[in-house]
Amino acid sequence: MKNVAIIGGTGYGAVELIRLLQLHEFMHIKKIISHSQYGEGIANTYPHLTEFIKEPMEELDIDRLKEEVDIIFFATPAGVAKDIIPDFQGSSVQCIDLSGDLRLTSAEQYKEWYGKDPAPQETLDKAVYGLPEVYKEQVKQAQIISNPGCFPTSALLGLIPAIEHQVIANQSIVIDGKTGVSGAGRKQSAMTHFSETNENVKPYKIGAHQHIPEIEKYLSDIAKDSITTTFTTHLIPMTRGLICTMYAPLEKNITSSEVIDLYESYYETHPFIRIRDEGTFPTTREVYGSNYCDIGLYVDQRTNQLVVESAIDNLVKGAAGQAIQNANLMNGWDEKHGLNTIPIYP
Ligand SMILES: NC(=O)C1=CN([C@@H]2O[C@H](COP(=O)(O)OP(=O)(O)OC[C@H]3O[C@@H](n4cnc5c(N)ncnc54)[C@H](OP(=O)(O)O)[C@@H]3O)[C@@H](O)[C@H]2O)C=CC1
Ligand SMILES: CC(=O)N[C@@H](CCC(=O)OP(=O)(O)O)C(=O)O
Repeated sequence: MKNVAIIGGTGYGAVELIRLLQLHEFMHIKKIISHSQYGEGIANTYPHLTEFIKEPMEELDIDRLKEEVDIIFFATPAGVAKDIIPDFQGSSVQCIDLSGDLRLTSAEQYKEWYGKDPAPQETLDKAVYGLPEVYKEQVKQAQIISNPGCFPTSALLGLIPAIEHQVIANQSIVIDGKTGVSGAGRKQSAMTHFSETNENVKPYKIGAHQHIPEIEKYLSDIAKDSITTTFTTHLIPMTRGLICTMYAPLEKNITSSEVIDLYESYYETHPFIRIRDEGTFPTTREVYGSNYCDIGLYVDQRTNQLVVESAIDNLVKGAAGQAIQNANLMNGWDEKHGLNTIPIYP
């Protein structure tokens, strides 16, 4: 049994980690760290957790964490983990960062897109990008994991097989993303205020989204070529769920059925990717509460474009579920451990 700490205790990512870790046989939640409410029980903030977590949340104490836990999940805003993880570098404690702090290996790029000072370069170099369907062997060996962003998870899983097999061109790729409001976390803001979100679809961060360099970096690594994309995001009046509709010019003469076969074979050994049959496309409801990424594919012969639909639950495959999948692999457990659940439907 491994002892786990969660930092960022009262946020949505942490609460989703708690929900999923309850089902895990090999991980025990030893500590929940809260910078705003240490000393209090988490049920004061989340009464639905009454009976599950009885111990009070604690203040961050790096020395005690080193002594008492084996795995730390950082469910903190960008700018927090980058200053703490270097203290654990080289120790036996495994660190999994749900924020964007370690996803860009270029310190300059982090500064540009996140507007903060970056982590030390040696920490950026050591962190493994935790997208297990692509980097499984590296994840198994990692001490520090940089958990992918929610949009990059959906976009990369939807595009990488086509890029790797040169089915699509490396340029003029369009990624049209839509997300529920829990993607913005628990803090209140005008952006996610009920009366501004309800019965509304709101484009945001156009041309300025912090996931642009992340998506382009990992697509470019796969293509061994510099890829740029047009990425747009929209806030949708729902709590959970994220879907990217992607359009890319075809490089090959190929049918929908052949692309589906290619994706099925690419993800054959990856239990959380489900490829839809020809003519059917995923919806966010069909992955709700689960670690699945469901992908639908269509070759538009008229316009010579590949259309990809890639749906995830932003809090599960987009955050806490993927973090647990990474922890499973880092510890030699079955990657499905604690995550083997049917989506909640309806
Ligand atoms: N929500 C989502 O769908 C996704 C989120 N992420 C990323 O995961 C991380 C957590 O997200 P989420 O839980 O939604 O965000 P929330 O805003 O809901 O929670 C973050 C928590 O971090 C703690 N925190 C806030 N400021 C600081 C600070 N300055 N220092 C230390 N702790 C702080 C707070 O908890 P406390 O006061 O208890 O310490 C806060 O509740 C973020 O980096 C986010 O970008 C990634 C993918 C998807
Ligand atoms: C609705 C909403 O605001 N969603 C967030 C999702 C952020 C996320 O996934 O986390 P990182 O910042 O850690 O990448 C956004 O689009 O910025």
